[in-house]
Parts: sequence; structure tokens; C-alpha cells
Amino acid sequence: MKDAYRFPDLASIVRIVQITDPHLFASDDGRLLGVPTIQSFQAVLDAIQQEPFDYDFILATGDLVQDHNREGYHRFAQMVKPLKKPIFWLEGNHDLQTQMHNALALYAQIQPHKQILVGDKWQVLMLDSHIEGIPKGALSDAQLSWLAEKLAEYPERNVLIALHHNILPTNSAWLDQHSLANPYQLATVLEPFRHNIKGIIHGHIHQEVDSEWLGYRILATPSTCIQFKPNCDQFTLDPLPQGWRELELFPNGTIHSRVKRLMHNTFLPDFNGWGY
Ligand SMILES: Nc1ncnc2c1ncn2[C@@H]1O[C@@H]2COP(=O)(O)O[C@H]2[C@H]1O
Ligand SMILES: [Fe+2]
Repeated sequence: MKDAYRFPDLASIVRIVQITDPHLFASDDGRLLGVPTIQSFQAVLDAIQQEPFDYDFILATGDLVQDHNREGYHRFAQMVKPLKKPIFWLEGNHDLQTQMHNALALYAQIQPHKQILVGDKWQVLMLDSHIEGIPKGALSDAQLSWLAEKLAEYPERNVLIALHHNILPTNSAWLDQHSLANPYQLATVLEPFRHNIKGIIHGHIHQEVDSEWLGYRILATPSTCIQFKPNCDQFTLDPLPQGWRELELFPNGTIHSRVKRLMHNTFLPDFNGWGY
């Protein structure tokens, strides 16, 4: 495991952009349920650059590729280059850990670090919840003990935790079977540091959430490709446009955050699709 990445000299408010679940293909015209994921990702990246939000770094929270092809990671790296800020990443269920690590390691902008120390008030911890080959997630004993160690290392810092899988149900049976399988093991690790944990962010469910779990704030973010409609027991797509999330971390531990979406609906999916 890499050492911490340190941002020593940021302004007092830390600004982060989260992008998630781009599901890129090796080929230019790869489509997920009708959505050309490279074009929709490009549209989101263009929109991020048109916003006045002056972010310090970017979190990419998994499912970067769809077709189990390492070329998707090179595409990702080339596409995010104009964003110019450091990018941190974690694995989703569609990612191939070795290929992801090896491909992304070739780009100086993309950081392998999972502990990000921001100024002297915050740390961001990136967890790997993917289980090779299946959609649901879990935090391994190694991940849980790494988390416990990093929380104990800086007991005076506020903490933002990022992972791919959802902890809270979406009230959609088809999707909830693929949630994080061991949330109570996570809760046990977090409990001694309850007052430090200011937020947990994730992707995977392709929908916006700003809610609470055991008193912890939970934020989920739309995908840059297809959207899942909440509260549907059968697989159901949502016509909402693609999106991303802005986060502002304040020195007193407050998090201000909002989801942004494309202002147009160019990338509507095929609503007859039943899954993938
Ligand atoms: N119709 C479906 N029923 C159940 N699971 C599905 C269906 N379609 C896709 N999935 C899985 O559910 C996962 C949810 O988001 P992911 O993008 O991680 O990948 C998806 C697939 O692995
Ligand atoms: Fe996922």
C-alpha cells in the first residue's frame, strides 16, 4: 500500500469533484444500453470544465470500464487529462484490479494513493469494496484493518470515506442484492471514530443520494452514462441526464455538496433494455 498523498497548501475550503461509473469501452462507439459511454463521459468532463467550481482534486469511484478491457483505462486517463488536477481512483465491480492499476500507473496525473491528507484538517480514505467477478461488494479484513489504522493515525482530522458500493438500500430488489455485503463490520471499525467521520461517498447505484446511515452522512452520485430509477424492484432506467458531484470540505468538518447534471438529454438509454 502506497504512503499518503499530501496536499500541504490548499485554501481553507477543500473542493473536490467526484466522477463515477463511466463504464468505458475499448472501442469508440461502445454503447451501454444504447448510451455511447465515451461520448457521455466526454460531455460530463466538458461540463465540469465549464463550471466555475475551482476543484483541488478529483475522485473516480469505480466501474471505469465496462468491457473488461484495459484499453478503457488508457482512454479514461487520456480523457481526464484536460481537467489538469490530481485524480485518485478506487475499484468497482466491473474493474480489473491488476489491469487498472498497471494502466493508470503510467499517467503522472493519476495517483495510486488511497490516503489523501488535505491541509491539516481532513483526510480522504479510498476503500476497495470490489469482489472479483461478482456485482456485490464487501470490505476484506485487510481493507477494514487498513481503515482502522488510518483513522487511528490522525485522530484530530475530519474524514471523508469513499468506496464503490452502496451501504443503504435503494429500495430496488434487483440492485440491492448487489450492495455492500458487510456494512456492520464497517460500522464496528468506524464507531470509535464516529465524531471524525463526516461523510461516506460512493457510486455503483447510478443515482443521487444524500441520506444517513447510523448517523453517518451518505452521498451517492449519478453515473456519467446510464441512470437507475430508485424504488423499482425490476431493472428500470431513469431518463435523468448524466451527472457528477461537487464537494466542499470546511475546516470545521462541514461538507457542502451538490450533484450537477448535463443540461441536455442527448444520451437517453434504450428503455427496453432489461440489464447488462
Ligand atoms: N437486470 C438485472 N438484474 C440484476 N442485476 C443486474 C441487471 N442488470 C445488470 N445487473 C448488475 O447490477 C449491477 C449494478 O450496477 P453495475 O454497473 O455495478 O453492474 C450491474 C450488473 O452487474
Ligand atoms: Fe458497480
